[in-house]
Amino acid sequence: MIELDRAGRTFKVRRNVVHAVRDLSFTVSAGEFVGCLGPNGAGKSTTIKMLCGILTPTSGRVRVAGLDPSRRRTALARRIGVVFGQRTTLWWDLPLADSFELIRLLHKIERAAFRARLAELTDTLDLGAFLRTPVRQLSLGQRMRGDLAAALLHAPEVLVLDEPTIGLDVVSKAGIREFLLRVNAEQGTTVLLTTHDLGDVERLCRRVVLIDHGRLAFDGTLADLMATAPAHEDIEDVVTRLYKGEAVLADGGPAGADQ
Ligand SMILES: Nc1ncnc2c1ncn2[C@@H]1O[C@H](COP(=O)(O)OP(=O)(O)OP(=O)(O)O)[C@@H](O)[C@H]1O
Repeated sequence: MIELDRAGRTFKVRRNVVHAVRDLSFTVSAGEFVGCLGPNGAGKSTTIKMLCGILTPTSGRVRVAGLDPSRRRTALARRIGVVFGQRTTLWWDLPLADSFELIRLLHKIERAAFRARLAELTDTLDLGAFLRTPVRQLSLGQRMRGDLAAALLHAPEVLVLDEPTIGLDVVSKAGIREFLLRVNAEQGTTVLLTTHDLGDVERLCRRVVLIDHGRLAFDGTLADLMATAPAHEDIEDVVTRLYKGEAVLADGGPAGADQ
């Protein structure tokens, strides 16, 4: 469902070239729920932007649902849902319900199917009380639930989430995690999630890919990742050592090597 084959993305900053992502290869199969980890500046958001077609790779190949994201943005928009936790995709001054109606028109969702889907999302995300509230008046947790509903209204096969639980309280986080598990389990939606919240990873992701300095530093199950560490270490200890380049990788090399 998601394929990166030696994907790379550089940015020119004055006279320098920043290698945000280099030679990144991994695939995500249909129905998987994969967590994408990496320290600040590792290249996670750049990767997600390449998957959504917002950025074109400067090398290698990216495919989502068989499509080249940057060339087939319109076709891809029907197959993918995207949430950027730090930025809303909703219309700031419009009530949530009006944003949803605009999304219906953009995706040309048939009215009856839209009504059924919206009723289901309103119920599972508990949106009923603030459907008529302008987005700018929503709390962060309410807005995030609205963004999730917006990303899923057209029933996409793939959901890409960039820090969807950032800034949320424990109860809101738990609600969103439970919702994401249901979407993945009941509808078979493929999910790729980036997060700095290791609780998200522990509760949601069977598999983890770790990006460091734009490269793949680990790809395996969460159990494999934990198996690289002494038994007394928890996920925070393991990931801290990986981010510091101290841990041993699945392929036997030190993290951050070959920079
Ligand atoms: N538009 C841009 N122009 C120049 N450099 C950029 C641009 N976007 C990202 N970068 C650089 O690319 C690298 C990767 O950034 P990216 O935002 O992908 O990291 P990230 O893993 O998402 O980080 P964080 O966890 O802090 O959100 C960083 O060094 C960043 O400064």
